[in-house]
Amino acid sequence: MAREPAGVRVEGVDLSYGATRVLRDVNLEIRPGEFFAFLGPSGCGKTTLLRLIAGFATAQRGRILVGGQDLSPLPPWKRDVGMVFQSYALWPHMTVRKNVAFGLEERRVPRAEIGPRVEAALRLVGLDGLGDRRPSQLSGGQQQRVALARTVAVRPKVLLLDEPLSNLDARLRVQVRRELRDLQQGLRLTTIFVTHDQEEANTVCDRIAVMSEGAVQQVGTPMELYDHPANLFVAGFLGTANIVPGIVLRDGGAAAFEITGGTRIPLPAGLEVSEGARLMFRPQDVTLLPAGAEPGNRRVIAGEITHREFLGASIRYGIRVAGAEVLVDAPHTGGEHHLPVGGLAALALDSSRVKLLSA
Ligand SMILES: Nc1ncnc2c1ncn2[C@@H]1O[C@H](COP(=O)(O)OP(=O)(O)OP(=O)(O)O)[C@@H](O)[C@H]1O
Repeated sequence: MAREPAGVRVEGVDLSYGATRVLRDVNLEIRPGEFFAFLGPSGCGKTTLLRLIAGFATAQRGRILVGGQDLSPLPPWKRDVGMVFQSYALWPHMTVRKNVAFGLEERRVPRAEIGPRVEAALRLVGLDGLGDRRPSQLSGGQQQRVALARTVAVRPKVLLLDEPLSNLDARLRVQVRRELRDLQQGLRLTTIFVTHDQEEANTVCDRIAVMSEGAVQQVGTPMELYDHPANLFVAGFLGTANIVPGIVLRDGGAAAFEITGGTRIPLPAGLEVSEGARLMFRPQDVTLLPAGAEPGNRRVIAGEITHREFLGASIRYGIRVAGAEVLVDAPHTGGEHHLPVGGLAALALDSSRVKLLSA
């Protein structure tokens, strides 16, 4: 139903509202047919960037290109960019069929073409048979699909989705995000998905731009971002990150990280180490030893177990280390085997799994 997929290029975009800088020198390259996410906390500017691509906001500097064409001179309705709003924005007094037809009528698509295109769009999102209902007679997930059908029916080159799953309950969200991914793959439609939910971005998107305070922090596949975060913000936003305070020590060519209170972790040679760097590791990246156990050649930090949560496949311990609390996951192997809260434990750190990151 879509045309040849087009790439999207964001070039040097700065956008302010009055004295508030909302986007700071944003540069992105979204590939044709890619499912791409803007991920970041509330207020980081991701919706503004989406609205800019759609033509509902204006930048002070920079430009947006779709398929190599500069969109700046074009109003929203001439952009070949379809946006699905968080609220769905369906007309309550119109049937599903009318809602989907509306955008085609507005674009003066010939009458004879509208009917078949509406039916095809409804079929595509699995709503054939429900065309005569009104939005109030549909579930949240079905309403979302109407909003999608309405956008897809106009055959945009780029599909923009603003937190499309946020109005759905948790169970439906998981089902609909899978459907969304399948639909996007079937259409090969370049799609940009705005979300503050890392799990959502990880499960549906090919690549993610992590944003904070109007700036892109890092772009990569979900696994790249998780395994090789560029800084502490990205590490903490994708997955659980333990950040341990301490200082970087240099002894000739060798560098080490000294955790507040004592233990030194040698750092690989040649690693670029900035002064304010912190040690980061994931809950599953360390081994938990009972106090007094033999650590082998690993570095050990001791701490007090402050809490314990059973997660099914693993047990998550909260452990107080150098004044900070770190989370450690130990595999659950069956039975009532766990360490007592209030007791001491030792974290065995493998220096190849820990990372040194800057703010
Ligand atoms: N029209 C506007 N006038 C003034 N400030 C605005 C306007 N629109 C957005 N902002 C501000 O710009 C910043 C970014 O807003 P934006 O909606 O893009 O963030 P977001 O990352 O999408 O957040 P959320 O997840 O909460 O929607 C916020 O500080 C917001 O208050």
